[in-house]
Amino acid sequence: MSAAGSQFLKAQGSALEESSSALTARVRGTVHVIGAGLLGASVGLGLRDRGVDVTLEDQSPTTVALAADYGAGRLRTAQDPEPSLVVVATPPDVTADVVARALASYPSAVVTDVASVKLAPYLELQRRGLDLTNYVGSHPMAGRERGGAIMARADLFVARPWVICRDHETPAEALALVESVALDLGATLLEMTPEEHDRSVGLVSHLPQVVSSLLAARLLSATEQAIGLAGGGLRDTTRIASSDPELWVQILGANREPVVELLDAFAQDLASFTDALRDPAQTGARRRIADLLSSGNSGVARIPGKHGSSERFSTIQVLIDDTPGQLGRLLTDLGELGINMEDLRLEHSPGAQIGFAEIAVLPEVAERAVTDLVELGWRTL
Ligand SMILES: NC(=O)C1=CN([C@@H]2O[C@H](COP(=O)(O)OP(=O)(O)OC[C@H]3O[C@@H](n4cnc5c(N)ncnc54)[C@H](O)[C@@H]3O)[C@@H](O)[C@H]2O)C=CC1
Ligand SMILES: O=C(O)C(=O)Cc1ccc(O)cc1
Repeated sequence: MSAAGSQFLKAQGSALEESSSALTARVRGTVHVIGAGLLGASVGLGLRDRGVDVTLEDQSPTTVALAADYGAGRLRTAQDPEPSLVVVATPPDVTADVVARALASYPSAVVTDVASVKLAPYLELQRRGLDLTNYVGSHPMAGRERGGAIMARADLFVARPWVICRDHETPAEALALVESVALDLGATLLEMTPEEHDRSVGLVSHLPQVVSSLLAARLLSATEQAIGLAGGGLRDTTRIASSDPELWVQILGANREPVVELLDAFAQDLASFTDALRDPAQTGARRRIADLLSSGNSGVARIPGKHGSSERFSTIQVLIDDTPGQLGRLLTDLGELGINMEDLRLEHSPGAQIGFAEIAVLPEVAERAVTDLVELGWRTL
């Protein structure tokens, strides 16, 4: 990794440093991953980095071979003993089936799943009357817009929340094993009931997905000229609109009650806002608009790591030519100037030959950073 790259990663916090530097693992025994796509192969890659023995299984022989080629684990053989832990990373609609099969095939193993919804698979497993002592549902709040082993990353879970849904019958050792995997992958642990989990992700993940997708769909009728004006605002609000529709039909369908409730409330806000804007001269209309917008300010300030923590930093904006190597050179220069980068964000418009890097630094070094960068020939805003 380049000096600049490692400086950036250092800024991401101690969890990453720990996960990438130490080769010891908390998890003991073999971990068997069923579903070797984005999530499964990422679990495999991260655990392999820590020296854990990982075996892989997928209904697609090509996917499992691909994940193994990327170094996410090896294929299970008939001689292999039972794994200590099975991680089910298949689509939500088959999760209960696959968990049930894993509990039957490996009776002494603990089984977890990483499905984005927690109540539906749990209720289905209960409905089947299975002994769920060895099952602990979980959900890492980390993902990418596209699935598949090819998109997998060992550091996908670093510094991300990982929800564990134990129930009162979950033995301490089973819980500890699932927690160990999450910690070995650099995640932070959170305990919730399946109901709490589904309501929470309905708000912070499922509603944003619907809003982002519907917003992006509005662009279909826009002219090329209008699209050419798009900037950071549109990009920020539509990033997740590239997500896989097939996966999201399953997630939203499985969590429809909380999501429909949230969408109804959102539709009311939208109607209230639209009414006020239709006739801003009516009494109280401007105040209603302002109240809704400032509620947005208060809401966004609650997002951890976004406005909360970044307010500790100053941002500097550096213009960069849209040519290969420019960003690398900037990061190297920052490293050589002894300026620690706390965060990095890139902006560039399609068609423009220039973009800018927004770099968060400690307030006490911001002024020197600008002066020194300008001296090295960089243009700042
Ligand atoms: N994509 C994301 O951003 C996130 C996804 N999740 C959850 O992780 C799980 C996996 O999602 P991804 O890795 O994104 O999907 P993916 O499509 O990349 O991988 C799923 C894999 O499961 C395999 N599979 C399907 N049915 C199977 C079966 N019956 N037996 C064995 N293998 C089977 C597929 O062939 C595929 O390789 C889903 O439950 C999803 O809700 C959780 C967090 C984030
Ligand atoms: O929504 C987010 O914040 C993501 O980063 C992507 C994502 C999608 C699905 C999940 O189950 C969990 C995370």
